[in-house]
Amino acid sequence: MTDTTPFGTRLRTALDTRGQLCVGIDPHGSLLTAWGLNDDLAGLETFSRTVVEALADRVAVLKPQAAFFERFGSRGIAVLERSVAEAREAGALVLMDAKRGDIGSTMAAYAETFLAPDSPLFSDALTVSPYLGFGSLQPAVDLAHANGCGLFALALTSNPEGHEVQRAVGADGQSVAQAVLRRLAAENAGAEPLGSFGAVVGATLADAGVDLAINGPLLAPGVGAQGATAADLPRVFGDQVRNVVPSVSRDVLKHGPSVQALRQAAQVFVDDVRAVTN
Ligand SMILES: O=c1ccn([C@@H]2O[C@H](COP(=O)(O)O)[C@@H](O)[C@H]2O)c(=O)[nH]1
Repeated sequence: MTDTTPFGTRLRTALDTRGQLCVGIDPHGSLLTAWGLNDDLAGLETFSRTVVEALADRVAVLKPQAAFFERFGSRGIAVLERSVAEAREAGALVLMDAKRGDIGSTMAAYAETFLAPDSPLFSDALTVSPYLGFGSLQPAVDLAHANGCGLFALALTSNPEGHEVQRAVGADGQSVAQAVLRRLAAENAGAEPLGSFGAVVGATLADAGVDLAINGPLLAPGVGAQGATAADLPRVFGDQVRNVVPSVSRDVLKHGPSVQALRQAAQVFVDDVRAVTN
């Protein structure tokens, strides 16, 4: 039976009880090798299972990066399906990082893939790209509402190249990113304690320069390997820092394959974030 409690409500509880952290499951070939595994399907399976075993019962959010599973074709996707199911079963919220976005009728198929409870890839939330127009995401918004799921729309991404599109200013004087954030805020209006429609805002930004008060979660990739630290979060997110979900992949995963070392590394980030948010 699927829990249709809104994603934002479930996420608020997870962040408050487990700490503000999302760990990415990014099985880079180089990490598999560093773990003493082969860069093949068996290596992928062992890597993913170990991360889930180490972290799913203690970290608020696990974020599998779909690309690293898709590179092994259908058998890699089968590993992804098992990882998602096992992580959810162990108590983590699963945010599928697939960054989907297309015209509405195709978007409906993507939404069914990740947000329909009878799908083998059913996840608690999905990253989406609003760059075909925020309205093109409507089928995903509708299915998320219906099934208690969440969406994270790319607003200000952590990579330096994102700015040329996302900071562009339209005829109404607002940046593209600000327009995305306004649409998310409208979707979250009245939701308590937290809306289910989040934004991706990189922790690597010098400053956000937009209104981040969307009454929803702010996924902050870029902590760790991309150079940001917990200490950057108050500067970038200001009074919204309590709604931030800092996301770390390589800087935690490099501590494997030891389950204990993975747990310890994640706990260090949780503690560092707590120190700057309290
Ligand atoms: O703006 C964005 C959006 C998504 N990502 C994804 O997050 C992880 C980051 O991995 P690290 O190893 O912690 O750098 C990765 O899956 C990206 O695709 C992002 O980095 N920036």
